[in-house]
Amino acid sequence: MKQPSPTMDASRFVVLADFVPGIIQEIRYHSTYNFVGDRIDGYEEPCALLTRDAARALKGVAAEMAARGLRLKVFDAYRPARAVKHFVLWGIEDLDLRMKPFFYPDLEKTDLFNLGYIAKQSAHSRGSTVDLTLLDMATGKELDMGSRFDFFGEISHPSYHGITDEQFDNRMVLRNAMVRNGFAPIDCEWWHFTLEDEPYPETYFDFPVSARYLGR
Ligand SMILES: C[C@@H](N)C(=O)N[C@H](C)C(=O)O
Ligand SMILES: [Zn+2]
Repeated sequence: MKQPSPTMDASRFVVLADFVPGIIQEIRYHSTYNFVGDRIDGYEEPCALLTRDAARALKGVAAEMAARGLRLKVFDAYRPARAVKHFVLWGIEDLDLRMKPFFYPDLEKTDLFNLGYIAKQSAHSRGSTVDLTLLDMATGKELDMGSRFDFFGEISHPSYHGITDEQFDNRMVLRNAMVRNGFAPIDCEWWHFTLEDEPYPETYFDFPVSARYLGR
């Protein structure tokens, strides 16, 4: 049988919802409510896929959070290389500023890449990176993190102190649990984490975001 090329080989990936029961998903790049304003290339289904290792680590985070009455809510996980290409092409389209008021009101599109908010080759494509927040099971609402997911600006830096103590503490609850379970944060986005011991540190995958592709 013909083997898939390395970047199309999803054999060590899982459907996150199968692995972490109760996880909430709002896959923004499958919808039009994202900084581009369109569904992003490669997002065939509104589901989160991750490597088995990353999903296992995230299960540990979910268990810790459940004990505090919180659930994980995932916005993005594995991101195909073709989706990153879509972002890059959008980035050079000067006239398309439809979503600027909502996601990058104070920045130029080129800044989004130069300042590290959007990668031209993303860790997400290696399959062990996730964008997420926390949801309070009692209220059904997201914890207030001081800025919305994919709001590009200083206010989204995890170390930013111009937010309330409660907002800052909420970021730290998420960040500390992720770090305890083996994930590394980045400096400019409170929601973005990569498994430190990721199984594919050099491979950028390009199969679609689709449970069906994984045989489900
Ligand atoms: C675009 C945003 N959600 C994100 O994931 N940014 C990082 C830097 C990335 O593109 O890898
Ligand atoms: Zn991310």
